[in-house]
Amino acid sequence: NDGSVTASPEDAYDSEYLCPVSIDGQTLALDFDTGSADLWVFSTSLPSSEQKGHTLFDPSKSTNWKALSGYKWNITYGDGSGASGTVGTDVVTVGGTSVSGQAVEIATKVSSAFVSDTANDGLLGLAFSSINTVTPKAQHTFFDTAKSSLSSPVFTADLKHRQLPGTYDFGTIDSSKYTGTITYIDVDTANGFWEFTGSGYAVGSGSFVSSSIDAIADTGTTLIYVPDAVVTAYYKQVSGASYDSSQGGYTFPCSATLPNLTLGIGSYHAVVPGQYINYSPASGSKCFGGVQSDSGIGFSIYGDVFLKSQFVIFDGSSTPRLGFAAK
Ligand SMILES: Cc1cc(CN)n(C)n1
Repeated sequence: NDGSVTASPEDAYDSEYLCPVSIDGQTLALDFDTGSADLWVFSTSLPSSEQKGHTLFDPSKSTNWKALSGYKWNITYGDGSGASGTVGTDVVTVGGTSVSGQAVEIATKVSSAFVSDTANDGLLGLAFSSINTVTPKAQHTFFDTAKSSLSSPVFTADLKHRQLPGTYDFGTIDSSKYTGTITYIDVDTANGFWEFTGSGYAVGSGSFVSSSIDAIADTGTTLIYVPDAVVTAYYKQVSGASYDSSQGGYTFPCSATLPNLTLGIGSYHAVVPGQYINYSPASGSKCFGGVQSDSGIGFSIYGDVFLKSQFVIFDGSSTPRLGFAAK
């Protein structure tokens, strides 16, 4: 049973996108994250100091809840945030797609970043189930659980720029949501991510530089993190741009005109509009860039600043692949 769900930007800068998910009739706003594989929720089992402002899942009010005795989970994300807790299964519905027996991870501890992010009631992981953190047995993602009931084993992301709702679709590729053709690229699932090799980049109207970029498509990461060669070439074209260690990244005068960034996916040139790269005010009249260095991460991350410029197909067939199209 295919489904479609609204992805609403959490704030004025599209720092994350939240989607309504019903767990046995209790609806929470979850951050769909193609960079992780745990479905976890704020719950009544959290200390009251950590519950404030969030919608809580209460398993005691769910008739379909089945606790998994002795099962635990513990996750840390690339930004240092994290959470942990216990596990059960329940009926989970996303748009028109409903599955039973879905592992739902109940938070008994969450880090301060989650406590203060009051619009966010948890995450729904859409990476590969191989990186699910539940012990003693890893659990399936919602997509893996739903896959066999979908018309096609795919989901798509159509995220929007600045305050517009987008959609995640499960089971179908809606041809009204993109223009031109879809370019597919192979995915290496060894690390559990939607990981692929980009073919290069161009800055503004500059010539395309062919270079292999090991990257993941990650809806749960806000910005684009790419090799220093790309970052340097990009901000060289932005007058007044510089690396500001106090801000932890490149900033520039908010009045600057930002060039587009083209990222190669095979022979397809995906264009990120310059305006998308003026991410948010930093301090004073300086703004923070949506393109930053991937140094220390181990791979590049094509996060929301990139993904919202494209229509993206996450194809979970026996040979997983990613599809990209303009829109
Ligand atoms: C909560 C969260 C999720 C992600 C991306 N996978 N990050 C960087 N932080």
